Order: sequence, then C-alpha cells, then structure tokens
Amino acid sequence: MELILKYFPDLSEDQQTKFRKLEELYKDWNLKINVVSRKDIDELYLRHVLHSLGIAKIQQFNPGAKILDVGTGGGFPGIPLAILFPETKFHLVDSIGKKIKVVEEVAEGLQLHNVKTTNARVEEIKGQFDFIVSRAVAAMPTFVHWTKGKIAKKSNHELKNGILYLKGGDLSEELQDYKTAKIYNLTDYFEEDFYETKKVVHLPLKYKG
Ligand SMILES: C[S@@+](CC[C@H](N)C(=O)[O-])C[C@H]1O[C@@H](n2cnc3c(N)ncnc32)[C@H](O)[C@@H]1O
Repeated sequence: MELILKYFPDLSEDQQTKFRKLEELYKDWNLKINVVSRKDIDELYLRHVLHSLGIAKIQQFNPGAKILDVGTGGGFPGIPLAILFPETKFHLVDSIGKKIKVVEEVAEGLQLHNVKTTNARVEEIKGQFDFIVSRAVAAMPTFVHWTKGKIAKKSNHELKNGILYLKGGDLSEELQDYKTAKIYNLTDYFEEDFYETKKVVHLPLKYKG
C-alpha cells in the first residue's frame, strides 16, 4: 500500500481504505477461484495494482467519462483505475464467467458504484466509450478489430479518445500499421520494475458519430 501512496500521494481516506481492503478480498477469492497466480498475489500491489495505475500517469480520466476494460480477468486494470477515478464509469468485460464473478464480488466488497461488469466477449458489447483500456489480451490488430465502433466521438481529455493498452516487448512489428500509436515507457514514471510489461500504448481511434 505504501507503494501506491509513493506515486499517488493525494488519495482520499476512502480511496486508501479501498486500496488496503483490495488485498484481503483478492487473497480470499483467490483461494476459491484462482484469478491471480500464486506468485503474483504476494506482489499484488506491484504487479497488479501499481501496474494498472500506470495508465493514470499517461491519462487522467474525467468525471463522467466512460471507460471499457476489455478482458479484465480478475479486474485489471479496471478495478485499481475505478478506485483512483471514482467519478468515472468503468465497464469491465471478460468472456470467462468465473473471472467476472470475482470482479463482481470485489467491486461489491469495495462498494465501487462506478463499476459495471459483463460476462461476454467484447465483440458483443454495445455502446461507446472515451477510452478502452486493457492488459495482456490480444495483439493490436485483433484488438482493434474487436473494438471497432466502440469509441465515442466527443473527446474532452488531453489525449484523443482511443485505446490505452499495457504492453511489453518489441512492439514495432505489432504496431507497424498504426502510425498514430504512441508508446509511453512506465520506467519514466516509476522506479519499480514491471517485468515484461513496461509500456503503455495510446492508439487514438477514428471517431464514430
Ligand atoms: C491473460 S488474461 C489478462 C487478464 C487481465 N487483463 C490482467 O492483465 O490481469 C486475458 C483475459 O482476456 C479475456 N478475453 C480474451 N478474449 C476476449 C474477448 N474477445 N472478449 C472478452 N474477454 C476476452 C480472457 O478470458 C482472459 O481473462
């Protein structure tokens, strides 16, 4: 938890309580349904919470904005971001029912009223969003295909509406068709090592009316 405060020192008491409680909830749920690997659960704050919050160093979400987390798994990056931006609406989607069950329970346990969950493939999700966030789900071409038409036209954020994706490795081949993609290195914002996933890719997408 100290790790979160090191980079996000202005958290309210309520946000701090939620971030603290999150560990207990995940440890409990992980005994029943394995959503976070055993090694990772001991490093929950570094590998999952702080890592997810890396997106917030690139873009602060506005109150009322709508964010879609595709392939959220156990709730990453969506749950930590929903604690950090309580006035922003998060829709967390995963195609595996038992993972969404854990996310629902965690969101309820933390009383995160800004989180909605759906057990479905993202291709089936209707509606439009300011940003689509994700980590470790699919290569960019597949991801762009799945999320086509889901970006809202009106933008009032610093970055253009689009995808914010936590990624690692050499992305040159994967991003070769996306000239407008910009890569941010998490090492510019954090001293900690995020293992293989050290980048946030911002891909602005063409607006749809
Ligand atoms: C490797 S896990 C990553 C989970 C989480 N984002 C994280 O980083 O901890 C990938 C997740 O994407 C989900 N997924 C894959 N394709 C999907 C699709 N088309 N729609 C929704 N979820 C999908 C899988 O069910 C799985 O839970």
